[in-house]
Amino acid sequence: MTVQLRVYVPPHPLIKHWLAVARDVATPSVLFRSAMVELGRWLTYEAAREWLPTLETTVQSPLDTTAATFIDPQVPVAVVPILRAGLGLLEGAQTLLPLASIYHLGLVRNEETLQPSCYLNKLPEKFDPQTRVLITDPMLATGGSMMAALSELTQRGVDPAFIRIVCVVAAPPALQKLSVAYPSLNIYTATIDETVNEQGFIVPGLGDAGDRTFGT
Ligand SMILES: O=P(O)(O)OC[C@H]1O[C@H](OP(=O)(O)OP(=O)(O)O)[C@H](O)[C@@H]1O
Ligand SMILES: O=c1cc[nH]c(=O)[nH]1
Ligand SMILES: [Mg+2]
Repeated sequence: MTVQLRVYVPPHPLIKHWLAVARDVATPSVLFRSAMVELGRWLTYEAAREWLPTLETTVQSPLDTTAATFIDPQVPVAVVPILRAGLGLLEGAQTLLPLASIYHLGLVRNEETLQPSCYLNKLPEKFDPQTRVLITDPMLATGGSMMAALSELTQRGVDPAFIRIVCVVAAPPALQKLSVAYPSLNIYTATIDETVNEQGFIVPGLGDAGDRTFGT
């Protein structure tokens, strides 16, 4: 069986709505931030399907004993927000994954070379190989930042098949790189846009997600 990168674009009206708000150049920072939180929430809801580990048992209802499914507390769940822009999505993701550990990773692209560099790495030395990892970063443009994040995670024992990426706008260069290097990945995005321009911005995209989230 050949494993192939899967990219999900959930056809959900709330996801479309908040994407439209985020794209609009007239949206002020306070509303842009809300859009990121909501997109983080609904895309994480979609990503959690067949990813969050469950436990089959029984419960006693007031009337009878019945089969029951719980989230398995034994399997570690981690969220890795890519700073800065991944923090808005994290806020929405956390409402659905309140028990997940949060490991911050700060990456910034050089504006000329577009190469990412790491200024904060709060990842543990080693992950349990069963750990479910959700990465939040709204923009997959050239893919350099996500490739760097995945390298840090897989070096520490994370299985790419247990990784879900939650982003907002994914572009072909990033998807191409990720599909070659990590074919078992699953990506959840609000849209796939056409191009990345010479300055490294996704077109039509939504501009600089970090600056718009934090009003800088
Ligand atoms: O796919 P790539 O070409 O690597 O670009 C995507 C990266 O660029 C943005 O971060 P940026 O470096 O602007 O940092 P910020 O979130 O602090 O604004 C974005 O949040 C991604 O992390
Ligand atoms: O369009 C883009 C590309 C990378 N990072 C952003 O914030 N926006
Ligand atoms: Mg930025």
